[in-house]
Amino acid sequence: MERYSNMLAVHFGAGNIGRGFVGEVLNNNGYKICFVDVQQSLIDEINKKNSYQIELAQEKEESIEINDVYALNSQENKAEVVDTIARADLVTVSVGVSILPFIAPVLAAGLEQRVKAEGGPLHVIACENAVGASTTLKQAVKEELSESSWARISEMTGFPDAAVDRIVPNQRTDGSLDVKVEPFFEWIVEQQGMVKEENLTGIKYVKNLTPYIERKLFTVNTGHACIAYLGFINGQASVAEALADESIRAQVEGALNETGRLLEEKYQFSNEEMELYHNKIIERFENTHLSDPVERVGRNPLRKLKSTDRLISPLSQLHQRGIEAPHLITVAAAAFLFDVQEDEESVKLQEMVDELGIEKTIQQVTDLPDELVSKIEKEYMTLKSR
Ligand SMILES: NC(=O)c1ccc[n+]([C@@H]2O[C@H](COP(=O)([O-])OP(=O)(O)OC[C@H]3O[C@@H](n4cnc5c(N)ncnc54)[C@H](O)[C@@H]3O)[C@@H](O)[C@H]2O)c1
Ligand SMILES: O=P(O)(O)OC[C@@H](O)[C@@H](O)[C@H](O)[C@H](O)CO
Repeated sequence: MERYSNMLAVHFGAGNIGRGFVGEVLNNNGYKICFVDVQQSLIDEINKKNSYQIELAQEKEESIEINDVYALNSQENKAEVVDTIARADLVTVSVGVSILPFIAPVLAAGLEQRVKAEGGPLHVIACENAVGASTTLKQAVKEELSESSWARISEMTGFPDAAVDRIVPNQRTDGSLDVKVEPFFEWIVEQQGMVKEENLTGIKYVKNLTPYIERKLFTVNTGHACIAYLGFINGQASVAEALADESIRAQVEGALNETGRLLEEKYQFSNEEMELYHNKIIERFENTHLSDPVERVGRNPLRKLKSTDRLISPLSQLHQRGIEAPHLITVAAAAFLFDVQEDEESVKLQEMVDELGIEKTIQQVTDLPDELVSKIEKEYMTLKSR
């Protein structure tokens, strides 16, 4: 494929995964990228340089140059963002699942203009750590539009769900656009929901995404959460440092065995396949060329403790099958002790614990049955008194 064709991608969220992964795949497939963000200093820097480097966190030095990028502010340059969506060839998103409703209005306006201008079919792909993020965004866009507008737009616009996997820690704070990332990456898109032929190098297209997104979320992200929350209460700063602690490693392996059992039962992944997957993940977490603070990995504990997310979803699915998951109980309990002043959700969680007490907080946040709430509460008390 010719490297710089006239294809244009709009990507919402020029943060870690936006620049450190999505940007690489899009650029590699010949797309010019319009990053849409809300941080003006980041937008200015992208427009000053129009390029940045992705550095691979590995023994051998290796960098990839990303070119042909520019940026717009989704609030300050709304009209331009709308125009750009109207003529784009692809829209991708990585802003965080709770931000999706906030980008829906500008996206809806862009899609409306596109239909008026008789633009062609378009895919909008949300690359967030959640089951069905593109579908969530689709619903939020639909709510912004009249029935007749949505009828026309939905014929032309596909919101295929996706799973993205690459560890991209927070980056330098000196204004540099460069990003250090692990070499591993995986991007999977569900064919159902696509409205045109599209086959990007670096993306795997599958009929049914559910086994893949659940495997990613309930292994990579469950394991990560386990390290972050237990590491945080032990005073360890980074993922690699926490994982070097034998007791934490044993907890991670225990939690992964529990979610592994669920995934094998639900999706018939073989025991050998899951073992290979687990070993690869542990190796990725141990990468000493990356420094990933436990505060980033544990961020937004209210989101991570939701019934649909990486801890409570597998715990309750195992419970429904009559299977005990003591390691997941311990990680969930540790998450209620995540107390980071810079993290709004952590502050809110600690306020809830102060106001309601731990039992009611666990009930409200996780929506779990009483039996599991009691187990998490008991474990919370043990961890707190250590
Ligand atoms: N970092 C990783 O390792 C990784 C890997 C896979 C998936 N993810 C997922 O990707 C998403 C983003 O994570 P991240 O680590 O890149 O976070 P990040 O905070 O580095 O990036 C998010 C970006 O979105 C921007 N943003 C916020 N509100 C916006 C708005 N209204 N319009 C446009 N842009 C807006 C922020 O300014 C920021 O630049 C999350 O859902 C995360 O779970 C992250
Ligand atoms: O992005 P979050 O907050 O959902 O989860 C934190 C990390 O586990 C996550 O960003 C991983 O680094 C990533 O999912 C790896 O693909």
